[in-house]
Amino acid sequence: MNMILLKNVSYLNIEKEKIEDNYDILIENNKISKISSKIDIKADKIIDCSGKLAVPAYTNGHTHLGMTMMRNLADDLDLNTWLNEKIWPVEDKLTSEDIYWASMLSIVENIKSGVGTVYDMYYSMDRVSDGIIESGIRGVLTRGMMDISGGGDERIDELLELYKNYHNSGNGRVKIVPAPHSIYTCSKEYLIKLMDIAASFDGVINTHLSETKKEVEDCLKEHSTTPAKYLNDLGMFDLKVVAAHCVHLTDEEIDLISEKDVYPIYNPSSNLKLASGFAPIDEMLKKGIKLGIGTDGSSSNNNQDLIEEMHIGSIVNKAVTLDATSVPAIEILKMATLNGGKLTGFNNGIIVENALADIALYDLNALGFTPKNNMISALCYSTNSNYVTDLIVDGKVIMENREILTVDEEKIKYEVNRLTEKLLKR
Ligand SMILES: CSC[C@H]1O[C@@H](n2cnc3c(O)ncnc32)[C@H](O)[C@@H]1O
Ligand SMILES: [Zn+2]
Repeated sequence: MNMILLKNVSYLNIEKEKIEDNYDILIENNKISKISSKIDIKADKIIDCSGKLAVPAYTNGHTHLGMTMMRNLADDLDLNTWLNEKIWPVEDKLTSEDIYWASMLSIVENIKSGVGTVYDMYYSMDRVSDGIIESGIRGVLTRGMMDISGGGDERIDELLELYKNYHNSGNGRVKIVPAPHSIYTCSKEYLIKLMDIAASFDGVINTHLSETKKEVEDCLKEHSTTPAKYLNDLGMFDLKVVAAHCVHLTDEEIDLISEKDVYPIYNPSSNLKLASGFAPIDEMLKKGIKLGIGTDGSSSNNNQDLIEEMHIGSIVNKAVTLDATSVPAIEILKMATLNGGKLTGFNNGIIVENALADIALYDLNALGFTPKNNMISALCYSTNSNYVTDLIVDGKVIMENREILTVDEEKIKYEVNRLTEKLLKR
């Protein structure tokens, strides 16, 4: 049995919304087995956590890991121009090795911002699964599906193969979920097929929803209803749904979502940068909707820094609602931790006995934690990714003093630079 003992820990108790001081935390295999004021045991590794703050490793609730090669390649464009004129033509040329290395780079960025779980939608997900397994983090890997320009059936064959080969692989760290890309890239028949497949997997489905005004207007023209209602009418909301963006929801749709097992994912940077708009976060929280938070891909953000996302997501919301009390730090932290565990179905996002041992450590000596007035505020408003020193996922230390132990960061940067040059000449 592998045992890690964290000594003298201050940790974020997300359920009680407070910092607990002076505890020892014992990790046995991949779980937190004991939290107590003093644990004396011969562990394989003892980490002195005085001067550190432990938080549940974060969940990046929506990203496209494989998009890093298109970082800073197509900026200052709205979603439709960005996708149709810039991104999709480049994606047509991506090889699965490109996607592997681009994903590895994103994984490194995620690890460095304290993320232990990613919810990723892309393709070549067999190679992305390999990368997740090698890196030591967790991934809900969702194969993005479309049929409007053909190839829908081949993608289904690939999805079924992916599920057979990778679902619950990497000691249970990888889950495979179907992801109809959106209502504007999938026909009604295809959406229904994918819902049936999702029901035969774990009953979970992932999609982009109500991201732009155009999506809503086109849906009204084509289906005489709004996007969330359209999907609900098809029966999608009888599944567990993880829905990225949810920017342009009507009040009626917010009520509908609050009654269903739907997790909207807040992607503030991407929504701001692509001029998509601003999601009604305050209204959704008031209706008790469980939200996640995500970076989206590195071509629309343009990074994978979830801590920056938490900061922006909170403060911008206050300006948009003209209400400084809206979306306080603790709510943003819940999106990245507690709700992350709920929306992925991993028993993580919380530091309690029996939860999975997924923990990030921050350096409390860093400037942003000084003075120590309110550590919950500090996590959202005054700290950044550079303050995350260590990351434990599944009971294994995968980053120590900011050095990633599982994969070779320099080699990954080298490969991404080399392959991007080749890609742009193709
Ligand atoms: C078929 S895999 C996923 C697909 O989604 C594209 N994508 C990236 N960001 C967004 C976004 O904000 N809205 C819609 N689609 C997006 C990505 O380029 C892939 O083609
Ligand atoms: Zn997306």
